[in-house]
Amino acid sequence: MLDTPSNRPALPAEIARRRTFAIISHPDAGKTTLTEKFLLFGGAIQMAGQVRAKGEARRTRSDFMAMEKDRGISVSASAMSFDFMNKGTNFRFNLVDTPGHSDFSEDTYRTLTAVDAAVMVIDGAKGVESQTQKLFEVCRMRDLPILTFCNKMDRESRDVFEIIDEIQENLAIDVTPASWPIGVGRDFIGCYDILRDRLELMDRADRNKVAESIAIEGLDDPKLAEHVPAALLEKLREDLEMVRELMPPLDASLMAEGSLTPIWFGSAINSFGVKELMDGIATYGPEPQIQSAEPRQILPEEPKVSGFVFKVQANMDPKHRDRVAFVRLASGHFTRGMKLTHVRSKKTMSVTNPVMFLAADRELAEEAWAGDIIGIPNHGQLRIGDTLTEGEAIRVSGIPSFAPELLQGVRAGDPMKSKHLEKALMQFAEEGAAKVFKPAIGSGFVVGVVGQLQFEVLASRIELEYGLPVRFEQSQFTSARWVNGDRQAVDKFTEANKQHIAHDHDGDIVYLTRLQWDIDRVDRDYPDVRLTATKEMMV
Ligand SMILES: Nc1nc2c(ncn2[C@@H]2O[C@H](COP(=O)(O)OP(=O)(O)OP(=O)(O)O)[C@@H](O)[C@H]2O)c(=O)[nH]1
Repeated sequence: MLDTPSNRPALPAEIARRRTFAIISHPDAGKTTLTEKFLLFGGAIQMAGQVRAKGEARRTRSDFMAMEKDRGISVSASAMSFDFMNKGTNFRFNLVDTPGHSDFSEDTYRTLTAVDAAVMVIDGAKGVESQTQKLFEVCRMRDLPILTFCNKMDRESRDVFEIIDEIQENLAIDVTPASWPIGVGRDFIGCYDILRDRLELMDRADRNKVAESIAIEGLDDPKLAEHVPAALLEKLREDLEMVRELMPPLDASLMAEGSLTPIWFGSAINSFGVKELMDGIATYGPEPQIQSAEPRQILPEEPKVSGFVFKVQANMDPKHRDRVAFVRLASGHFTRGMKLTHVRSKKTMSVTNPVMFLAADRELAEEAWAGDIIGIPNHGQLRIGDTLTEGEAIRVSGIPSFAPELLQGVRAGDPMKSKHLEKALMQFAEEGAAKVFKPAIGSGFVVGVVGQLQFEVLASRIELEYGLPVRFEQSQFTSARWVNGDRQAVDKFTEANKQHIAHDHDGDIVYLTRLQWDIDRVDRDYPDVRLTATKEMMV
């Protein structure tokens, strides 16, 4: 946890109204549908259905490629901003997309460094699934506050107490119900809003309609019986009695530290429960948080602008090899045309054409505040982990690069084109799509990824974006470690182990391993050399 100065004043209103979050879920739980409804209630799109193309495209690998081809769609979905009114305040929501497939977990980790909270969507019939668990663990590493949405309650679902138990046990987080479902499957009629004592009734006839919401004065209010059939009402009263006895109330500070998650029940496709969840994000958010950095942390309310790159997307337009660096603003009020210092190179850059992503459109960002995400088109100067400031040499920390779990050699189909291949590979390495190592001995490259699917996506992108057919082939190596230590020790080590040594795209020294035994041997024989599985992406 970061030390928060005790006498911190309230955030300026423009910053306090921002909520920057991601949605995590197992494929098919309803992330796309929920996103669509967020945009609908946020007034960003006229009709639901516009983000659909992306959701459907995710289903199969070949469709995934098609989506990757259509860079426009996937890019505009990388970060979406929209407004949401809650109790007289106009909130600005920044929703950052996380890749759905587990093969992209490193990308996901970095994305999660750019948000202040995560919404976890689970399928009411399935509970906590494998990918939910993985993504949750990434959130846990960063103590991110989590808001849970249990979706598809319009269908047969599991017992609610059982779902809550499963979250508590599998994810080791306390759960507090923010709403409680009434009826199951076809008999599901809506929810009791525990936080605000209201009855929310689902309209099955109109999927885009906001639920009817009725104020209730406690569980003995006769109004309940007018809307809820007797058997369901009796069960609701029993359930809520148990909830009161067994479950903790919503404590905002426990939620903020990531040890308690409120859960809403709903049906994204029926627009049900979504507005309540959005109210929850507005109310319990949290606001843009302090950013850890070296040599000092950054407070969002600082007047000077700072931000960091958490994602780079290359070749958005294959005709112009432009890249967009996605920057999370950590502090200040940014205006278009501002000159910012690129801390790594110490150079100044004028940010004249920053973009923001409002639903499906990409727009010039005239201004942005701490918490916002802007896209900065550039020619490769901006890399993941870079910090931009108004001059101060401060660097955001905590954006790691993970050791790849799968390695393969790669060759251009046409040996004459190996220079082109190098260029393409370096670009993907900078984008963070793969690790690229150039072995000290021999020609060719070793490419490292976290999941097999990434090789396929890479091969297809190299062909598509560079017109270069490539072959991935088995490598004798299985993993890689970064080499640290004092200069002399490292030199001695690399000299004696040349056949294992390579350089990554930043020129840092890497030790390629075949077996755990290799690593143990280095630990034993070279006590002055340290091998690490992660590298902080800052210079
Ligand atoms: N019955 C029911 N179906 C839903 C609900 N929400 C989403 N679905 C359906 O569940 C399927 C998956 O929904 P998506 O929103 O595409 O799920 P996703 O999590 O984005 O899936 P990926 O794109 O694979 O990550 C779709 O067929 C939706 O129509 C719901 O509340 N009730």
